[in-house]
Order: sequence, then structure tokens, then C-alpha cells
Amino acid sequence: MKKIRAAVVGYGNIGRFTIEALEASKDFEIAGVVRRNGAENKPAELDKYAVVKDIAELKDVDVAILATPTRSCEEYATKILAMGINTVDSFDIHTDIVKYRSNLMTVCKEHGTVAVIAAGWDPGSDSIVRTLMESLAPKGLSYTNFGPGMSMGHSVCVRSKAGVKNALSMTIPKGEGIHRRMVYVELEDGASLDEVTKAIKTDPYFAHDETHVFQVDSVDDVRDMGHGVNLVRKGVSGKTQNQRLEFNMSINNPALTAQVLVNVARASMRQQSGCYTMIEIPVIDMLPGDREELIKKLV
Ligand SMILES: NC(=O)C1=CN([C@@H]2O[C@H](COP(=O)(O)OP(=O)(O)OC[C@H]3O[C@@H](n4cnc5c(N)ncnc54)[C@H](OP(=O)(O)O)[C@@H]3O)[C@@H](O)[C@H]2O)C=CC1
Ligand SMILES: N[C@@H](CCCC(=O)C(=O)O)C(=O)O
Repeated sequence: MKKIRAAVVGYGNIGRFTIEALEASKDFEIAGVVRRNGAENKPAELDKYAVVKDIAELKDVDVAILATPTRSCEEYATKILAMGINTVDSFDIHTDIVKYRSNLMTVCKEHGTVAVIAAGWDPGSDSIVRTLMESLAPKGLSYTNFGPGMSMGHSVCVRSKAGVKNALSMTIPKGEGIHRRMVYVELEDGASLDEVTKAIKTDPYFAHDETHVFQVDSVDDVRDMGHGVNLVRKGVSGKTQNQRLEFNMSINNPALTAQVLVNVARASMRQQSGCYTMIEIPVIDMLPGDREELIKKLV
């Protein structure tokens, strides 16, 4: 059976774990890795792969897995979809997803391609769990409680601020879906902690949460990429009250995100052209293998 040829765009945390997830998936082959500086300082583990500056240098790519900062996803996706290549990403600014979907929908329809967006674990697999819980108890309240753990999106956001050399943003659950952000920054020489703190606290990633910023000598010394979630819903099925539903997971954040990206890359090959979030795709399309075998095993 023909393998799906995937390119990985961006080789940071999610990019590294995406290569591992692709290597572990028998139905994929790696077309190459796209990096801003191409093959310059190519890491040893990428020896057997093409590392290029532009995806146009790779042959027969079916799907590009965007492992870039969320704020760069739209630019990469728009360009790559227009080349006739599907894209998947883990865009995680919840309030901008509807607009992003609408923008990419137009590009996908014009070029006959598929984009799967907001496909990590939150947004992503948690979105599917929230949808399922809401269907099981249509009236009621759901809460998504993260961590404690490292938010990759918030850490990327802090690293993009002037004067920041490296950063870690920890998400601390305060209950009922409210979180505190504990941010650890390593500063460039001469950078002002006050100015960096102001830039962080006014960014939409942080503006709505209690946020504390601390300067450290080495982010590497304090970083741990573990994270997790506790999703709860208490509600009403039909006319019956007090239905309590819960989903928990404790994970390595980039490893889980990368696995989801590979799953939706596979699913992208099975959809009509258009832009999708994970709740719009049949979950079975995310798994490899024969459909009837999967039904026999899982249903
Ligand atoms: N939905 C979800 O559940 C989750 C979503 N995410 C999202 O994944 C994103 C990536 O996280 P992570 O892998 O930790 O980030 P990293 O900073 O480690 O990696 C991003 C990579 O993208 C490339 N890149 C392209 N454009 C830029 C740019 N303008 N600035 C910096 N790097 C750029 C770089 O690779 P190169 O140098 O090779 O070009 C860089 O290493 C986050 O922004 C987050 O929003 C993460 C976890 C969960
Ligand atoms: N999008 C998150 C994953 C979900 C956890 C989260 O949103 C948080 O810790 O704030 C991430 O980038 O790590």
C-alpha cells in the first residue's frame, strides 16, 4: 500500500517528536524537514532525511505537518495549501480558531486541498472529549483544568518577546477552569525584567489570567515538559440530573501533540477539500488499518 509522504515544517519541540511519531507509523514516510536555515547545523538524527529551506525542494509531499509557532501557522498553511499539499497544525489561540478556519477554508476550496487546524490536545483531542461529554449530558457545565504543567504555546509566546533568551510558562490549575501562569525567563544581556513582564502580561495569551514572571539563570535547569488535563462535566441526560463525566490524562506535552498531528495528517488524506477542526472529522479516520477490522475491535 502506498505510504503517505509527510514533510515536517519547523524543527523545535513538536517537530522533533513528530519525526519520532512518523518513524513509528508504518503507513507514513518522511519526505523531509523544512527549516528556516535549511540544512545549516543539521542535527545528527536527521542525517537520513532531506532538510531544506523551502517545501518546494521536496518531492511528492502529500501533507505538511506544521510544527511552527501558532502565530506563524496561517502564513505557512496558506502558502503550502496553494501548492496542492494538505496541511495540519496545532494552532492554539482558541478565540481565533473560527476566523482561521474560515480563512483557510477559502484557500482549500480554491486549491482542492485539506487543512486540519487546532489539532493538538487542547485544542484538539480535548475538543473531541468536550463534544462527546456535551452530547451525553446536553444541559450542564464543563470545566477544563490543565496541569500543573508546561504550556508549549505560552512558552513560545514568551520566547518571541524582545529581550527573552529562553522561557518556560507553567500552567497551574486553580479549579473550575481557572488557571495561574508562572513564567520563568532567561533574559538577554541588558534586557529589563519590568519591560519583559509588561510585554507578557499584555499579550492575549496571558492577559486574562493571573500571571507571575520570574527571572532565572537557566530555563533548562527548571524545564519539565510534562502536562495534563482533568475534564469534567456535570449535567442532565434527557430529564435526569446529576450525570457526572470525567476524563484525565498525564502526558509528555510535545509527544502527545506530535502523535495527534500524525493522526490528523492521516485523516486529512480521507477528507473532501476544506478546512476542518478535529470535532468535524470521523475519529476512525485518525487510525491506520482496515475500517471493518477497527469496527470489530473498537465498537
Ligand atoms: N494545540 C495543542 O494542544 C498544542 C499546541 N502547541 C503549539 O505548538 C507550537 C510549537 O511549539 P514548540 O514546538 O514547543 O515550539 P518551538 O519554538 O520549540 O518550535 C517551533 C519551530 O518553528 C520554526 N519556526 C518557524 N517560524 C518561526 C518563527 N517565526 N519563530 C520561531 N520559530 C519559528 C523553528 O524551527 P526551525 O528553526 O527548524 O525553522 C522553531 O524551532 C506552539 O506555538 C503551540 O501553540 C503545542 C502543544 C500543544
Ligand atoms: N495548547 C497547550 C496545550 C493545552 C494546555 C494549555 O492550554 C495550557 O497549559 O494553558 C500547549 O501549547 O501546550
